[in-house]
Amino acid sequence: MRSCTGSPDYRALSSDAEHCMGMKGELITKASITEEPSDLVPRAGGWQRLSRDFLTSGGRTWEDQPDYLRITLLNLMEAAAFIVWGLFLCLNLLGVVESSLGRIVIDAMGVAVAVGVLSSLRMGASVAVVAHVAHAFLFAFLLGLAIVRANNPLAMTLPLIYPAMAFLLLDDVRRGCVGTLLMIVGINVTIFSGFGPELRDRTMAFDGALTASVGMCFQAVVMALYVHHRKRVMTRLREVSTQLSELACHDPLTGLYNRRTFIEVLERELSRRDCNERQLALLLFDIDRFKAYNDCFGHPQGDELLKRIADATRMVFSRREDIVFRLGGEEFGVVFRTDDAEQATVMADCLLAAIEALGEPAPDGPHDTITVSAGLNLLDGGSNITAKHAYLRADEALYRAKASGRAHWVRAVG
Ligand SMILES: Nc1nc2c(ncn2[C@@H]2O[C@H](COP(=O)(O)OP(=O)(O)OP(=O)(O)O)[C@@H](O)[C@H]2O)c(=O)[nH]1
Repeated sequence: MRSCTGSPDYRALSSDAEHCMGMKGELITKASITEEPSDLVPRAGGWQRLSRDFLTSGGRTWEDQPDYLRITLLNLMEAAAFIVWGLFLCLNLLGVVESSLGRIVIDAMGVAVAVGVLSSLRMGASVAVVAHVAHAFLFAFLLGLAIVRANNPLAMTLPLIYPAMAFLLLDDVRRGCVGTLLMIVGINVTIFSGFGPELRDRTMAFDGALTASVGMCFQAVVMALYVHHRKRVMTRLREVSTQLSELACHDPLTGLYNRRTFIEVLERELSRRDCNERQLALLLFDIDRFKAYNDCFGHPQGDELLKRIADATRMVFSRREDIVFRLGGEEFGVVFRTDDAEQATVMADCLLAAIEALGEPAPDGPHDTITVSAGLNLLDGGSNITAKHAYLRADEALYRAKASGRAHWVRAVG
């Protein structure tokens, strides 16, 4: 037998905040909201799908991928890098610019790494980070060479996009700064260590190094501001989204889960096998002669009574898996697991006793204090009963309890 006291714990249900029930009983879940109805949205194919995947990084919709802006910018930059690398490669292969086997190999590697980064973005962050690090090394090396030679002005513009990529990829101000700093150090070391061709003109090399370093610092500042602001906006959006989910699934007066959540939770519990093979129970209860109470003491006092009854119910059904709902008006519901029928009946007795023990005066009727009537439905896990039927049977039992004198509970039949 369980104790009739305890503190409520609703954390176990936090995930339910994202799963609610429509007013007419249809399931509304996050997945079903983002689901594309096949008869409304034409099937995307070929280029259409490719461009959507590119912009949303594989997400089905924008909402699916709230981080899509960052990913999209990153993809666009990688695409730009891919084009520039490809252009260099073509120019080198065609002999339009001063060409060498080494440069052709480097440009080919650039193309390959950019393609790798683009495709790895679909495969997961860790692969993308490895590909980016490889790209960064190649980039710093080539950049140093380009600056030293000072014969490749296009390459001089490339360092300006790299801090942006570092910030977008790492999505953190501090790590983005460190990444940019490493790039600047790498480029300067390549330039001044005399790696590659001989340093023909020290002043030119110094100018190149300075231009690249200052440009990258400037870009890093802009990106740091962007990432900082974006993070603040994302945090706020997440907070608002959580608040909206809370509002959608909870009754504002009592803080209990509302009717929208009820059928879905019941459906989920019916389909779930309890690890201890315990039975599922549904208890519906309704305050007796609440209209008279409201008429006598006023609606604000009636609201207070609803809150007190909600608290008392949470005290009785205080285990993590006990779920208490306010189904509307003065009707409440509890979905809970029970070892056997006897334990469920003890819980029902316990609840009715706890509410009577509140000592709220009843304005009329045979009882001095406010009472409730209840319908108890014990659900066999093996049966194929639906949530709606389980609810209807418990409701019939509650109706019988009302009809047979109130202030007691009746067990559902069938
Ligand atoms: N204070 C308050 N009253 C409410 C709220 N929701 C519904 N009610 C009132 O609850 C009362 C329900 O009355 P009835 O459905 O006649 O039920 P009852 O008087 O409890 O009678 P029985 O259920 O047959 O015992 C109505 O007077 C509603 O106005 C609420 O949120 N706050």
